[in-house]
Amino acid sequence: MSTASPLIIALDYASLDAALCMADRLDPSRCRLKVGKELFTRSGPDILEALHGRGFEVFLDLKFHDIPNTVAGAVQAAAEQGVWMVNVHAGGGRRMMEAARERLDRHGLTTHLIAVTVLTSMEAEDLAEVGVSASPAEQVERLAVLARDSGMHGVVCSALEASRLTTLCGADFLKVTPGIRPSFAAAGDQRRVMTPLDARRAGSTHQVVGRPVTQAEDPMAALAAIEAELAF
Ligand SMILES: O=C(O)c1cc(=O)[nH]c(=O)n1[C@@H]1O[C@H](COP(=O)(O)O)[C@@H](O)[C@H]1O
Repeated sequence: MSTASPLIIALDYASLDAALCMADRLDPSRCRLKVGKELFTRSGPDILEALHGRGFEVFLDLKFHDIPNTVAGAVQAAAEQGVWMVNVHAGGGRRMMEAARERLDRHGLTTHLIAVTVLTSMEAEDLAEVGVSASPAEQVERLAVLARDSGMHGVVCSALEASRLTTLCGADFLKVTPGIRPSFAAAGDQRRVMTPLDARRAGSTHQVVGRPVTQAEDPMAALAAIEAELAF
């Protein structure tokens, strides 16, 4: 089932059963789901099959980062399992991203391929520690332009950077933004955060929300509260 909703709920769970328990409380006409490293490492492709069987479109968030041939193969494997979106790290560079896109095109696979820029948990000091003297905003811009030029359909970035990226890379370039914190939620370990409404106004095309929904007593009520915030 395809949905017009910009919301992608992060299923960050340690078991297939726990993830499906949450999926069964959500509605595939009102959100997509994201499967990340912890869940996929534990459950393998079974989780994708189970979520597809329930009608959800899935973003497989494994943030591939390796030599070009290896990443191209991994992206092909993800796409052949029918995922709606898959990601790589833009820091893997132009040749890695081009190889991944070329592999999808060669096999007629239409999965959205996006690149992670600077993680939303990182601030300037974190970048400095790994030898990047640019500010998070400058580094995101640099990696987003590289991602666009390397054939990516979009990037993962903070909503704080979305408006600048719309100017630089165009409105059609996907801006998938984690670090979304509705008015009722705590920031937790996220650093570069925004509310759903501000994120949409800034040009975010898709919003990744995890704990504010999955740890809510009533996840559908939390989802509805976010939809209500977005409606203003
Ligand atoms: O690629 C991602 O999805 C991602 C990139 C990023 O920069 N920051 C980030 O938080 N994420 C993911 O987005 C989700 C955010 O979850 P919450 O912080 O619980 O809303 C997690 O699954 C993260 O792995």
